[in-house]
Amino acid sequence: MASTAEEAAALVETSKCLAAYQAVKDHLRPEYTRIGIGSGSTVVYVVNAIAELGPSVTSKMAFYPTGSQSEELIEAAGLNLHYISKLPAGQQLDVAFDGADEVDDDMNLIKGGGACLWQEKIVAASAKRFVCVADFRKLSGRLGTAWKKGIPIEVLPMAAPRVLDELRRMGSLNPRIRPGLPGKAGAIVTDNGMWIIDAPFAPLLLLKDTESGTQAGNGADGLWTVDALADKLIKLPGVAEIGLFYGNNGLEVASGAQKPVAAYFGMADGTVQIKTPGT
Ligand SMILES: O=C[C@H](O)[C@H](O)[C@H](O)COP(=O)(O)O
Repeated sequence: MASTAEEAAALVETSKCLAAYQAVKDHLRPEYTRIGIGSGSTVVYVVNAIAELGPSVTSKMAFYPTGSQSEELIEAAGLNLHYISKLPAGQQLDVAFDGADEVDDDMNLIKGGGACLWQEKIVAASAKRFVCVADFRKLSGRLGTAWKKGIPIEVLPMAAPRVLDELRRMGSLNPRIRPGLPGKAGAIVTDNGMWIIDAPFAPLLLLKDTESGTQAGNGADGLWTVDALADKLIKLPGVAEIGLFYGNNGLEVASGAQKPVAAYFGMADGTVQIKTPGT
């Protein structure tokens, strides 16, 4: 048990590192040529693990970023930078690695804690296999249990007040525009020139929670399933993309999947817990 804040922070970093190295070992095959690289602090270890494989493995690979941070990571590691906008029609990435803010029992994700979610979703959905890397704090039964800051929603700035009104009507508890980092006046601006609204909701139900019929999960009683909430949020005028990754898992040839085929969690005891659909 960590006794100081520094030790606790070090434990989290070690856990991220463990998850990333294991995920790369299990999911980056030498014959792959197109690799998606997500955003956030855990992905830094993914890039380190890939770079350590050396040019004999990586020089034949193209790496696709999800924003300015991962673009810099790829370049700094000496890896080949390519852009998803140039991916030939009908082609997919072999694999994409990315972090998450929270992962539930059904492998739905909250993402966007670092203001990256739109390009992340496009890259994940462009990959044959999307693999999530995280530390033990992200493992949760229901979204909104561990990650209390709210669901990140990327919005057109001029639509933000209207979207906030809609979110309140839907039962969000104090949704707000995310402020910029210290020293930046006004709202945070994403890589896509949008704002982020953080919308807290009561912990989100899984589809299986509604099977008993006791809870509708359609927001009527303030409770939403991930799928019902996500379907509604994405349709709000002014919403560019939402930080809920949901729907089908991407199993091998499926395309357009937002949920990972595997989620790797570095645990506090030094092990790595691997979650796959149905486990
Ligand atoms: O906006 C940021 C991304 O969605 C990240 O992947 C997510 O916030 C997890 O980041 P981290 O690995 O730093 O916890």
